[in-house]
Formats: sequence, structure tokens, C-alpha cells
Amino acid sequence: MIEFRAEHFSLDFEHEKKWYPAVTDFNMHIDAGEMVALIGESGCGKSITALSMIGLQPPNTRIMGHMYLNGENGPEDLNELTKKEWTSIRGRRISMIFQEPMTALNPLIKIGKQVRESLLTHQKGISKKEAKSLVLEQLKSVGLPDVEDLYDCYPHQLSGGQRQRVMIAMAFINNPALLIADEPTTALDVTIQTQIMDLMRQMNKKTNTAILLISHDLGVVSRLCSRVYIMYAGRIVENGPVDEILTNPLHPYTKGLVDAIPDITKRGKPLKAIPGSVPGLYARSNTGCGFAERCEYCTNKCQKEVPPLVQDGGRAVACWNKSFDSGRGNTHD
Ligand SMILES: Nc1ncnc2c1ncn2[C@@H]1O[C@H](COP(=O)(O)OP(=O)(O)OP(=O)(O)O)[C@@H](O)[C@H]1O
Ligand code: NI
Repeated sequence: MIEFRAEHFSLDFEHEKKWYPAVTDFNMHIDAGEMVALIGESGCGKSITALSMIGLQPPNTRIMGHMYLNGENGPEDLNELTKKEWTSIRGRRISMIFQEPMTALNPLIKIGKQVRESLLTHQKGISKKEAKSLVLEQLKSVGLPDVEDLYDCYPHQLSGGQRQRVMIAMAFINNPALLIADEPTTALDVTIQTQIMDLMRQMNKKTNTAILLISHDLGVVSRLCSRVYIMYAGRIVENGPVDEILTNPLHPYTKGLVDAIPDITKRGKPLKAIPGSVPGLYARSNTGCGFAERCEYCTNKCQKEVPPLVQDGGRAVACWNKSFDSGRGNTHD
């Protein structure tokens, strides 16, 4: 069952009375219980897409297209929600985990109270006492020790990994339909990263929540997600099942990301980095493929025309130099 779907979603930023496209024609779906990754380098548009999914895009933006969340009465268009409707949905049906839990947690309020607050805000009619015991249970279920003591701790008394566990406890406490995690482990040590990722997967299985995992690192998420969307300069350039993307990347950008994954079988060989960087929003040209100037296969056509995202079965790629073997693929998605 599809829980979340984006259809031809676009977002522009206003700057000195001109509009600049940060996200263009974004399509995605996530099933209930599925964990999907959105990958791309810094500045590709991942976070602004995520913020739009939870109704927190900045005011100097305009959005087009649709984002649907499955509701009791069928799919609901998130882009049509009022501010008031968003307050009821945010933290309840859609929740979000950010990169740095220290900024998301209030440093002056005890951990337990903060988690309890997100429960009390949305679940009317439960007592504070009931809420506390639910919170303790939830803190235990995300693998935190001595939860009775922890309940009365302030955020700074916890380690980074523990704080992220608290964020996960909080994000799942109202049983959301959709959870977005934007670089949830980037600020953590590698070993803690793995533990937090495993916890995300465990919670995902337990709750059947649809999860979008955002990262610049294909390696970190590939182990856990079923499908991956690759974003470049505001557009999805490739998507498909993780194993197929890793073994047979079709877009030159995806190839670059795959080559940049550290791998024990490649030990001794230098890691390949993609030369250059993502162009800034105001410096992007609207003609041609966004990746053209960094692409070793770039042709004249690539510089002139934007390649459409061509779908073939479960995979899709937007590159003039890649077409699917069968010839079935040359249809516009
Ligand atoms: N408030 C803003 N006003 C103008 N431009 C913005 C604003 N916020 C983001 N941008 C621009 O939008 C583009 C996408 O930014 P976004 O933060 O979504 O990227 P990202 O993929 O999440 O990168 P990172 O990996 O660094 O988090 C960038 O070019 C960024 O400079
Ligand atoms: Ni980001």
C-alpha cells in the first residue's frame, strides 16, 4: 500500500524578485513499512524536499505539484493543508528526525518531559501518569539504559548517540504513517552510526511506518533501504532497487556515488571522488542536463536538452547516453 506519494512536485526560491528552481518535477512513492533513501551531494535539494513533506518550507518559496499522504479517507494532498491542519499532522502522522539532535531538543527541559509533551499534544484524554509510563516504555524500546533516571536528565547529560535515540523515541511515539530522517547519523561516530541505522530499521519493521532516509552517503543507507532515489541539482536523475543501483548504476552521477563508497574489496585502490561540485541555486543553467559540466560522457545534446526520466519496470534514469536495452523504456514517465 502506498503511504506517501509525490507527483510532479517542484519548489522555487525567490531571490531579488526572481524565482530559482530548487526542486523540479520530483516524483516518489513510499509504501507502508518501506524504507527508501534519497541520496545526493550537498546542495542537491534533499533537505528542502524533506521540509516540504512536513510543511516547513521557508516563506520565500512557491510550490507546485502534489504530495499525498494516505489518510482515513484516501490520499490527502499535503500541499493543500492549512497551517492549522499542519499542526495536527506534524509530529503525529508525519514526523522528522534531524541531523543534530542538540538543536531539535530543548536544552532546558528534561528528556522525559519533552518526549511526553509530543505524546500529550496529539493524544487527547491520556493522563500525565499514563503518558509517563508510555514514554518510559518507548525509551526502553529504542535501547536506552536506566530509563527511569534518564527521564529526568537534560539533553546535555546524554551522549550524541543517546540523544539521537531519544529523537527516534519521540519521532515514533505517535505511530506516524511517514517518518523523514534527514542525515540522522552524520554527526555521529561510525560505530554509533551503524547502531542508529539498525535501530531505524528495527523501528520501521515494528511499526510499519514508511521511512525516507536522506543522506549524501550511498554507502550508509544502502544496507537498509529497499529502493533509492538519486537527486542532482534538484532533479531525480535515477531511481530503483538498491541492489540494482549498486551493481549496475546507469546514470554517470550514480556511478560516481557508487565508486565513492568505501569497500573492503577495493582496499588499496584510491577512492574515486566526483570532480567539481553541485552548482549553486542562482548559478544553475536551465538548459541541458544539470550534470553535464561534470560528466565525462557529456555531448552537445546533453548541454542543450534536459534528459527526461525514462522508466523501465522498477528503474528509471535521466541520461541521454543511457537507454534501457530492451528499447521498451523510451516513454516519458
Ligand atoms: N532559505 C533559502 N533561500 C535560498 N536558497 C536556499 C535556501 N535554503 C536552501 N537553499 C538552496 O536550495 C538548494 C538546496 O538546498 P538543500 O538544503 O535542500 O540541499 P541538501 O541536498 O539538503 O544539501 P546538504 O547535504 O548540504 O544538506 C541549495 O542550492 C541551497 O543553497
Ligand atoms: Ni540537507
